[in-house]
Amino acid sequence: MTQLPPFPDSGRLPRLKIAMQKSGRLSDDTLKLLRACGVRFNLHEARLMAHAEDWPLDLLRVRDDDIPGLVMDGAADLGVVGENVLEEARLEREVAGSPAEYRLLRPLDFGHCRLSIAGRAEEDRAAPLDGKRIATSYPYLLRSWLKREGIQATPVMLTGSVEVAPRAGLADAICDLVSTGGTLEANGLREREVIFRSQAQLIARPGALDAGQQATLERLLRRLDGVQQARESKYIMLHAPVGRLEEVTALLPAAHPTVLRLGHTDAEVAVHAVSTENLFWETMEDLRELGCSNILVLPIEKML
Ligand SMILES: Nc1ncnc2c1ncn2[C@@H]1O[C@H](COP(=O)(O)OP(=O)(O)OP(=O)(O)O)[C@@H](O)[C@H]1O
Ligand SMILES: O=P(O)(O)OC[C@H]1O[C@H](OP(=O)(O)OP(=O)(O)O)[C@H](O)[C@@H]1O
Ligand SMILES: [Mg+2]
Repeated sequence: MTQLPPFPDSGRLPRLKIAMQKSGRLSDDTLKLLRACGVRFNLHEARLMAHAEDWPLDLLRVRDDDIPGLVMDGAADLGVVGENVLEEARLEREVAGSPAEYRLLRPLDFGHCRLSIAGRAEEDRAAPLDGKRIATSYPYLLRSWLKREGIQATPVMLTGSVEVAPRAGLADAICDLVSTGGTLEANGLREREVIFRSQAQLIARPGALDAGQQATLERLLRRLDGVQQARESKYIMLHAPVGRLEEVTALLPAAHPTVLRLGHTDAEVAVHAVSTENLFWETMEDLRELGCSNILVLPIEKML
């Protein structure tokens, strides 16, 4: 793999501290994203702080529950955390009168999940929740939803394995994270209501960063945007009959395709285009109908 040029003056710039989950559902995606931005870390399992190789960046590897507080208190400059954990911490800190401000920088398009109320599969999904006990690891998010909906139910706090609560007789329903729904199903539960949708976010501490840190952040954000834009885009290549060119380009989900002459014939041209969306099978079939051949849809690694 080609080595990216080092960050200029990385040894002299003030360092940015990023808090990320040490080991869990967000860890691999966070590291993968940083790596895609050209930031590399030499990680050792037991070392909880790691320095980037060519960037003035340090990683703090912590439990995800601690990330909002570290950022809101300014102990970390940036954090990668699920919105569920972030909003729970914000509500808890607001009640406690602790600092609860942060800046949302970018949604990261991983860690997608929802916080849902679920009840026993055999129970009526529309049965009122009033007077029920609801087991959860998110008491503040749950309380705020109950209040909004005017429901009088009691949150029962559990830090994990929440889905076991109804069978264990600890609660009548649960409020926990769902993604595929497999855990609910395996525990005889059925989703009733989504109360919060979440994905991982890049956040920053409140207040201005020092000028050097700000320059590092801006460079990182530019690369992040490039990585995300590239992920959503495709490079399309095909050969098209010259006489159908207008119809062909009208079918392509791209604004300005490049048209190139082919060496072996004047009857066809090569059309190349960067598309911000995928090319559907149906469109590819329509292009074939117009006489196109060699239709390729390729992933793009980086864009700037
Ligand atoms: N099933 C899921 N599918 C997708 N994303 C999820 C799922 N469950 C959780 N997440 C997201 O990943 C985050 C981390 O989940 P994980 O289960 O690793 O947390 P944890 O067990 O609390 O870890 P830690 O040890 O860091 O406290 C959650 O807060 C949520 O944003
Ligand atoms: O809808 P599903 O795809 O089944 O995912 C939902 C499960 O995922 C999370 O737990 P996780 O597996 O991360 O374990 P944890 O209890 O250690 O957080 C969450 O707490 C649910 O239990
Ligand atoms: Mg946690």
